[in-house]
Amino acid sequence: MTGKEAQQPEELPVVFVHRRPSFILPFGDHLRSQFHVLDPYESPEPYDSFLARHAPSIRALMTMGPTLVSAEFLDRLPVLELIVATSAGLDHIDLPACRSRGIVVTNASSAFAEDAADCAVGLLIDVLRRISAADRFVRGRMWPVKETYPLGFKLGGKRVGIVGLGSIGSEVAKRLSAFGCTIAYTARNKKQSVPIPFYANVRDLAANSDVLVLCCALTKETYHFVNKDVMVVLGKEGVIINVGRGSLINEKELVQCLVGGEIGGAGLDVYENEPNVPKELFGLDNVVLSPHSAPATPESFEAVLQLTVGNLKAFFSNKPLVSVVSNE
Ligand SMILES: O=CC(=O)O
Repeated sequence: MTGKEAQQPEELPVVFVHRRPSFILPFGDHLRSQFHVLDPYESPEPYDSFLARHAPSIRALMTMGPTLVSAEFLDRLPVLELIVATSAGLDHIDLPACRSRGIVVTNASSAFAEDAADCAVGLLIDVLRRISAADRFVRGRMWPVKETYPLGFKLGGKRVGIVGLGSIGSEVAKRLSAFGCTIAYTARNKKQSVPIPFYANVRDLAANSDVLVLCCALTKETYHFVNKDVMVVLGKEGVIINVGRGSLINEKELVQCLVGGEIGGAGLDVYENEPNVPKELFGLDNVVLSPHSAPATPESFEAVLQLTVGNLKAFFSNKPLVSVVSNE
């Protein structure tokens, strides 16, 4: 045994695990071997007194999935310096409150990027080539009855507009270029080092694309920024893929546009009111639905574990963090 392994949990750096009661910590053992993990749902003590008793020692917090980190919650942690998020999106965290307190936030989008991008591409191919609908056709014994199945659309040659060229969007771009698509993007800022055509806003991007792939953060600026106007300019054969957040799209208008044939199809992993999905979508064969599972693989969870532990270790040894989010 090394000296380190012999340390008692109380001697290890304290990490508070912030989670919903039903959200089980998938990598607890690994975390416990290196940190003194405080998980209020593992203690018989009531949540509030557990939190109040430990608050003076909580400098680092790990927030699991979409567990809300509100300004009120942050007020209960007066010495908090670091929030390590296990998610790519940070819309559940009050970033302005963190900023005003000087609390640093890290995310996990680089760990999820490849799997989320694979899923985005999978949804797109599925919508264009009607794979899920074809599966239903065969299983429903329709093949002997109808003999022919509607044609799909070719992926190669499509003009794909990527909304948000961060780690996930960049992986989508890489994959769809290899399929022979032409790529353009919009983002908060033009990336000087990226040779991909840039549009200053999502409407202009849509007007010049056959497909929009949403991989950006949900913020005040991006809330509902894909609205009916954007969908109409995308066009009747246009396809929207969303692996970002449901509220990037005005979902009511999306449903209207899909039902009314104003756009050609959609592949959705995220929704405005999860786990509720508009029932109008269930009968549409040009829509493919998945349950907010785009980045969920054992491989990406392992990568998240490495990333979060890397951030925590760096913090406690005063080294640069691995995936700090710019919070300006
Ligand atoms: O949606 C998943 C995430 O933000 O990690």
